Amino acid sequence: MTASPPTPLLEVADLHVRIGGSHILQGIEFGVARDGVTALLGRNGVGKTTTLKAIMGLVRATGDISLDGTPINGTRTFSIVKHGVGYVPEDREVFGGLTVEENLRLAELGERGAHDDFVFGLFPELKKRSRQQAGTLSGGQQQMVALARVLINDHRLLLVDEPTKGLAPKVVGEVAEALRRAAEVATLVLVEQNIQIVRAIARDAIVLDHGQVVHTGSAAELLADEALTRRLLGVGRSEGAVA
Ligand SMILES: Nc1ncnc2c1ncn2[C@@H]1O[C@H](COP(=O)(O)OP(=O)(O)OP(=O)(O)O)[C@@H](O)[C@H]1O
Repeated sequence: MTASPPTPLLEVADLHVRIGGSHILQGIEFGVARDGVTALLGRNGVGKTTTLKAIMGLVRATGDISLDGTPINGTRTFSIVKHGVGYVPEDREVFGGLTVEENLRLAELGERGAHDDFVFGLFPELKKRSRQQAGTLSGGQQQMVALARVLINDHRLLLVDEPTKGLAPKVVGEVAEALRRAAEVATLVLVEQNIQIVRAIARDAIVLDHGQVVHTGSAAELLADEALTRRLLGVGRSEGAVA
């Protein structure tokens, strides 16, 4: 007897989002396998951020979203977080007036300090700066706080939106390494314009265009196909960022 394929951790079907008069997501459908990194790709404005927000219950959506077989669409955001979904938004949204430590403690859902070793092991810089106001950190350090705030919990699924956008090359490498290690303890859905990072850490790729899924499959196979990569993402495989 052959074993049936494992149920995806996250399943999205017939997902629609309308904002004002715009039909932004037009029947999105995909599954995310457990563990590792699934990259959510596409040119600017195709609906990647809206897809993550719909999963988090931050925009009104119709369709089916299930986590480990449990429907979550229509559920409030805090319940989705309690179901084990962590979200790192594109603009980071750290509390600038609070210290690094306070940002982490506010986000912590379980036992205080239980994940400190893991988080500070990933980001030793944050340990050194735990008493510094987060608003005075560099962009890269604020991105580390934003990632640390989800990694301080036992999330099953992490949705991370453009974590390396606007960061200096050295910090991009550090963030990429943190994402790779985070993917050892949780499943990651990563929106990322930097193709080199996708190539380095993503197993699967989902590509959107005009609010629809236009490609799913192995990230390595997609990026090895110069013509397909250029057609779907607008960049060559050796170039850096999606157009
Ligand atoms: N609140 C909103 N009101 C009106 N239009 C919106 C709103 N949010 C998103 N959109 C539009 O929906 C489309 C998809 O936006 P979204 O941010 O999801 O794209 P994206 O793929 O994440 O783009 P980017 O790579 O530029 O971040 C865009 O045309 C955007 O202008």
